[in-house]
Formats: sequence, C-alpha cells, structure tokens
Amino acid sequence: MKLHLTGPANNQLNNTITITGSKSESNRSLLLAALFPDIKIENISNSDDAQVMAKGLKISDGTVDIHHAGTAMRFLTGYFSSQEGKEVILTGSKRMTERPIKILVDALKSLGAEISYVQEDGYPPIKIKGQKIVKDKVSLPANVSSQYISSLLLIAPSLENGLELELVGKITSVPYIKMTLALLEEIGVETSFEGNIIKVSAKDKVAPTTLVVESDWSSASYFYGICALAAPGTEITLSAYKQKSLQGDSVLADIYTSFGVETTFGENKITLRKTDKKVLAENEFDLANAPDIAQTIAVTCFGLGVGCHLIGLHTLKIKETDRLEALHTELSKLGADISVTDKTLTIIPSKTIIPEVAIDTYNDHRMAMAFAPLAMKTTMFVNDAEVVSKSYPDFWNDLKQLDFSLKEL
Ligand SMILES: O=C(O)C1=C[C@@H](OP(=O)(O)O)[C@@H](O)[C@H](O)C1
Ligand SMILES: C=C(OP(=O)(O)O)C(=O)O
Repeated sequence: MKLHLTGPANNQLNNTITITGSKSESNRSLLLAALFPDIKIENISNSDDAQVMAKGLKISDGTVDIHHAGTAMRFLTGYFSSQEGKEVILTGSKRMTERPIKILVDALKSLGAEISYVQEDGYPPIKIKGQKIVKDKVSLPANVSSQYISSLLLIAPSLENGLELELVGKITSVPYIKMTLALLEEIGVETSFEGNIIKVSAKDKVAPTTLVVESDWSSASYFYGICALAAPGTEITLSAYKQKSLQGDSVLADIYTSFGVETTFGENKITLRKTDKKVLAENEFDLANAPDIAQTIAVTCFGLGVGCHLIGLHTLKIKETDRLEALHTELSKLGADISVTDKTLTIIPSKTIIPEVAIDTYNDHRMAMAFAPLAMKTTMFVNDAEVVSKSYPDFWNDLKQLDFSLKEL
C-alpha cells in the first residue's frame, strides 16, 4: 500500500490518541505468563510482534515463524531451549535470517541447551530441542543486543538453580535489561544487577499477578515528532502513560524539550505542547540506551531545519533494516545534508524539503512512522505503508484523527 500524506490545515491539531501497549513489555509479559500461568496481562499490544510471540508460545513442535519480530526470535530461543519435550524450528522473514543470534545461542549451549543452525552458522533458522537446564552461570558479550540478555533473564526464574550472568564489554540498550528485571521483581522474583553481574533466583510458582502494560513510548515518539513540527500552542494528549515508566524511550519527554515540546503528566496520560522556545541549530544526543527513537529524532531535526549529531547508534545496522543506511538514503532524497558512520549520524542544518518524495520503508515500521510527521511541512508518499503493523497497527488511523489526510494509491 502506497500512501499520499498531507498534514492538517494550519498546522494545528489538538486531539487525544490512545496508543496500544508497549511491544517490549507485552512480549516479556507473554513469556512470563507462559512460564507462570497465574500471571494475567492487561493492555497487551495489538502489534504483529506481540501476536507472533503469543502464537509461538503455544507451539510444542514443528516450525515457529516469527516474521520480522526480533524480540520474539530472541525470547523464544531462550524459552524453547529450556522447555523439555518441545522440539521446534524457529524461523522468520528473510531479514530475520540476517539478524545475528550466535551470542545467545552460544550462551544457551554453554548452559546445556541443544540448538543447531539450519542454514547459516550464527543466524536463524535454528533448531531447538528443549532440555532441563541446571547450570546456572554464563558469561556473554553485552555490546551487540540487550535482547540476548533479556532472553536469558526471562527464563531464569524457571530454571532449577536460577541464573547468574556476567556481561562482557560495554552494555548496550540498558533500560531494556532493567525493564526485564523490573517485570521479574513485579511477579516476586528476586534479582540483582551490580556492575556487570546480574543474578536471578529460581521460583517455582508466583502469586496471582496482573501485569498492566503501559502504552508504547517508541510509538509516542511519532507524536513528539508531529508536535515539534506543529505551530506553537498545539497540544496532543496520549494515553495510557505514566511518569515512572519501565521503558527507556520515555526519555523522549526530556529530549523533545530541545525541540520546543513540553510534556505534562496527567492521570495515565501525557499532554505534549509545542511552545515557542527557539530550537538550537546543533543538537547532540547519545541514543545507546534508546536506539528505537533515533529515526524519529533525525527526521524531526531535518523537518525543523536544524542540525544534529546522534551517537551510540551501533545497534541500528542489525535491526529491521540497516537503519543508518536507510536514513541516509531517504533523508538525502528529501534534500538533507546527512552523513553516517556505523554508529553515528550527522545532519547539517538546511531549510529546503523537496516535496512529493516517495519514502521507501525497507520492511521497517519505524521508517514509515518516523517520516510521516514530515507531512506537517510538505506533501509526501510512503511506500509499503502497511509495515507499521509490526508495532503499531492503528498508526495511520490515529494520524487521521489528527486531521492528516491520507490517500491510498
Ligand atoms: O528488549 C527489547 O524489547 C528491545 C530491545 C532493543 O533491542 P537491542 O537490545 O537489540 O538494541 C530495541 O531496539 C528493541 O526494539 C526492543
Ligand atoms: C528493533 C526493533 O524490534 P525487534 O528487534 O524486536 O525486531 C524495533 O521495534 O525497533
């Protein structure tokens, strides 16, 4: 589906949007509920990724296809490795067969798991024969993806002796590890994270607990982008959010003050308000702890005509697409002066945005959603716009609520 986008008349929009649950919290909660049936979940994400995760957890043998869902791939690898009697092949989209999994597979194998590669060493598809895991100590590199670590932590309480992880190297995407530990604590599992050592105690049974998933902060980022490009005085209210979030992407509330967007926390909601604060010509952010909002921020800066230097982007090359390359190509088409390395992105301030450009999305939901706010400044096309369903199936409908006009071609 190709969409033509036009922003709302007068650049004014005042509305309330309810955003689906965090896909990160949902996929963790689903796994924990599969291990401990006394767990209930509320406000679960309606995303494709949460759906494939839920479906995958119900399978005991045969092939599990998780499409583009990185967290589902990594979390299910840990889950099936520790499920005695289950035997599956975990596979996914073509891109998934290019996203590395060796670090996690090696860690699980050293704990006693039985996993083999079906095609290329180090990459999905993988064949897993579930085992009873009794070893309780493993060390693994922590600088490539935190999902490997969360995968091990999520199964840890169900292992006979719990688990102790030694994280080697600079730890990346730290808030996602803390989110995993916080959810374990919420269901009554003891954890500790000191220096580079994480310990999780074993737990046979948990007390009945309802995990209430907060709405998705990465999805909120697109409304921060829209608000930043809107006229001063514009307000957008988003629910259901809380000030003390488990999601690292809630750092948006701080980051977007640089772009003139103030956030007010209400009861289960946030209100974004565009002020007339002057935006600096140069902006620098380290996004090693919030990689999923890099695309949004880069596009916001380009739309505002200001420069940015984004660092800590070393994980972007192995996500749904090589996001650094994709941003370079698509922002260049719009007229940006942009350069990238394998871990940084720099935009030089420029005032012109080329209209009627068709943005390619590379099977990456965030490419579609990060560029959409630019319709506040110009008319544009988004190719393969349905990709948004990976994390936020209602995205285009929610833009309509804000009086964006969308024409399907
Ligand atoms: O654990 C999670 O839920 C996630 C961790 C992050 O991945 P990395 O740790 O690979 O950076 C993030 O990009 C992804 O969207 C979700
Ligand atoms: C990187 C992402 O997802 P995953 O790794 O779960 O595919 C994302 O949603 O931006």
